[in-house]
Amino acid sequence: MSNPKTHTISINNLAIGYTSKTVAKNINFSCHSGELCAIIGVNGVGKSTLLRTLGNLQPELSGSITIKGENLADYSSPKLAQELSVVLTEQPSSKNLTVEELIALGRQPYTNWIGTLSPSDKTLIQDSLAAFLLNDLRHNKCHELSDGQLQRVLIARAMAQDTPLILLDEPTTHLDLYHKVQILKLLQQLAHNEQKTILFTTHEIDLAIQLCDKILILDCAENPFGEPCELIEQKHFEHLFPSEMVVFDAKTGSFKVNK
Ligand SMILES: Nc1ncnc2c1ncn2[C@@H]1O[C@H](COP(=O)(O)OP(=O)(O)OP(=O)(O)O)[C@@H](O)[C@H]1O
Repeated sequence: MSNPKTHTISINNLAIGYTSKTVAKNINFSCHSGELCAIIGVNGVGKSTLLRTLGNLQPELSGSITIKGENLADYSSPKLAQELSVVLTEQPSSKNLTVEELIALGRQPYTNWIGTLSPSDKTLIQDSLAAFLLNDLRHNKCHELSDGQLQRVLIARAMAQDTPLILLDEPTTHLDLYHKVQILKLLQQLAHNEQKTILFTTHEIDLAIQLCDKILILDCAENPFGEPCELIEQKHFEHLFPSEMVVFDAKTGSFKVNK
């Protein structure tokens, strides 16, 4: 019998960085379908570099990345576009499109060479609009949207791309607390209801502890990975920041200012 919890992505002894320097090494973890996973760590530790490496946007320095058991490097671009979607922090160059048109671009890996949308493509676009609460904004130009609305559109486009794995770089930057929680809950629903594997970088550690199934802590040493409660029990959050400024309260699972 096949294991229903397949490893969508597995990372073994990965080192990441640039020709000029290694940013992080000794990274090991696996994410399953149906899981929402966060990558956290202090500024400059390598969260975005890791996400770009996993998204095949820059090469790894050493180690291996496998998606559904196959090496990332062995995927052709069209095949990878059906396995993996990436939502980056940069603003899209296509902001003159309407919300619906931008989300429809998510179907490009599946459409024919003139980009004709099939009935099932159209259904997925409508489902993505509805899931991310965008029906009322469907005809608005993307340059007319607030940061939070645009973030929902970019994630809805990834949902329309319908890949098993979705990678997002800081999807809640610039959002107020309500909209941060809204985005993270929508991502959680997408992972749990549609059995997607969703991996995102964030500085919202308290929210990640409450909403994520697993967390990777990039700490320049062990890079622990596990369920939030395991990481709390093992006291990994205590060492994240210098304790003269902020301390971790294991009872509430949140950080407090050291007054
Ligand atoms: N193109 C590049 N060439 C060389 N070094 C780079 C390049 N881009 C980033 N770096 C360096 O790599 C390190 C990791 O950067 P990265 O942006 O991945 O960190 P981060 O954890 O996402 O940071 P933040 O929390 O501030 O967004 C930093 O020291 C950064 O200066």
